[in-house]
Amino acid sequence: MLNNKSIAFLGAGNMAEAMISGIVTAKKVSPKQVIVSNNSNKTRLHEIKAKYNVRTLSKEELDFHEIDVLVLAMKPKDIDLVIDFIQNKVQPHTVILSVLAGISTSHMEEGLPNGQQVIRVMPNTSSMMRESATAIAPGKHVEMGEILTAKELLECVGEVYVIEEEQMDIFTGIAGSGPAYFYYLMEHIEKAGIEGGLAPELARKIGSQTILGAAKMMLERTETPTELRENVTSPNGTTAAGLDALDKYGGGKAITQAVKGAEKRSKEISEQMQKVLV
Ligand SMILES: NC(=O)C1=CN([C@@H]2O[C@H](COP(=O)(O)OP(=O)(O)OC[C@H]3O[C@@H](n4cnc5c(N)ncnc54)[C@H](OP(=O)(O)O)[C@@H]3O)[C@@H](O)[C@H]2O)C=CC1
Ligand SMILES: O=C(O)[C@@H]1CCC=N1
Repeated sequence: MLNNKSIAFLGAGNMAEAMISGIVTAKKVSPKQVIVSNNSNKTRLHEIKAKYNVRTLSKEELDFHEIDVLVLAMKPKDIDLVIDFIQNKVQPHTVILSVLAGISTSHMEEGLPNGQQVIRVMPNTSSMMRESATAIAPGKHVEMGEILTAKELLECVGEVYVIEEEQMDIFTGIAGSGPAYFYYLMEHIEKAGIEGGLAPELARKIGSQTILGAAKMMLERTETPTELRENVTSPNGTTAAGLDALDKYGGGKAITQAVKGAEKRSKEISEQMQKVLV
């Protein structure tokens, strides 16, 4: 389905690069089918072209007739400027994939030509390693064939889940923002490792392998996370001491609040955009 489709990015920042890297590495599309464009940073476009051998163009040079999938990858605050820019150029056959946190399909549909196919997507930066957990929520005009195309494209960067749009905020709290929680966790594990006498690189490797192993156990074994945790925890042993400290310092609560805080912010962004409209 991706054969000969042309995929254009508006936005060439961190998220776009992670997706471009995953897509090119998956080899389901040739780099020449990928066009990358941004607002004004030419140096960044040169860098992306040199790394991935994709086509790069200024946004004014884009030929919208040749774009099958248009990935919007700018900050949420810039969406209305971008809608103004594309509304008289975007073609009926083009499917818009928006990775913008908090921007609803209805907000985009209202500013675009009637019937435009818009899909809201939430990947994460692990797209770079083709290990994203990505959600897609199709807008009201999207045809089944286009959902399958979007799914095939996003499977190049990891696992894909089709969800209801109202679940996008919590998905963002868990998976879109999620890598940052694990990096934050790692920053603290590394600090403790260094304080315990390990070299920083070794502490990071040990911590990362431990996170990877636990993730694989949860993905591939049938036990619940609670059972897996209990299997590590000997009565009065080292893990029990570690978990007691996590409880004492509010570890569990902090993790729940991190997910909820990100979810809340995603909702706030949507509400702010609604206010701009009325
Ligand atoms: N970073 C992440 O982990 C994730 C991000 N997202 C979403 O991805 C989007 C991008 O985030 P991120 O990559 O981190 O942001 P960055 O700041 O790294 O990149 C933003 C990009 O948007 C471009 N841009 C700004 N205005 C326009 C415009 N008018 N037309 C075309 N391009 C424009 C910028 O170009 P220039 O440099 O020329 O100004 C830049 O390339 C956000 O909406 C975010 O919610 C979703 C999931 C995860
Ligand atoms: O922090 C943000 O708003 C974006 C969306 C999800 C991850 N990064």
